[in-house]
Amino acid sequence: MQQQGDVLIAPSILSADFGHLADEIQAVERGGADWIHVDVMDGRFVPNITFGPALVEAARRATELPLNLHLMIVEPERLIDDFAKAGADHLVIQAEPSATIHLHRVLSRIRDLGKSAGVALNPGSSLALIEEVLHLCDNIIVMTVNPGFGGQAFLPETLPKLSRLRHMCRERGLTPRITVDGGITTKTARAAVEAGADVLVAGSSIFATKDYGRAIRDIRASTLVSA
Ligand SMILES: O=C(CO)[C@@H](O)[C@H](O)COP(=O)(O)O
Repeated sequence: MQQQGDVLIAPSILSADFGHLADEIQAVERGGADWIHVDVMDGRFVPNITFGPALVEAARRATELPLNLHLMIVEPERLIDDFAKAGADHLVIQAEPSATIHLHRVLSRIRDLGKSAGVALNPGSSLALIEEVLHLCDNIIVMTVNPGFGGQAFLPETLPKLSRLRHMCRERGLTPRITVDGGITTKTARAAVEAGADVLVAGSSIFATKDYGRAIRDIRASTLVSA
């Protein structure tokens, strides 16, 4: 059972107004965000193209909150040093071999850079992909939509994988953050937390509202079990 404050909320700036990015980041920070989630897309691993290191540098100047970078890119090894230098705190790479052949090496490199290392799993990807690198992960993102776009519907079939991941970590005495990403709203957050998530990435359910602080509070409150 979650207590108030246990769950971290990471607004995804993919749904922010790019014309006023610094203001948007500062508004969610004032609203109680714990991390800022930055979706890096290269038009290859996913169909969409978003942010590069220059934008991460700008985000870094706007906030002191941890920047959680989700690299939905092919060959992240080419860019992790640049993103680390730009001010990322967490670097999360995709676990699928179509992203990198060298999962173990890249995660180790991220830790050598002094950053928090993580992997993300697409809805169609098995936990088997990360079994051998679990000990190198500070953060694991279980994608609850297919990556590439904000505003998609939560896929409930991802919940059993989330529970199995939580169980696998517990069995091995590992305590990475377990993040869910995609379709998180006041209606879906609780099921994700009950299945084992402790970080909730939310884009449209925060940035499409007028009061970001209220949206963040409502999502957090929706995860609590009422007496
Ligand atoms: O990585 C992604 C999409 O690929 C997410 O981080 C989205 O940005 C989440 O947006 P919502 O589903 O919450 O609108």
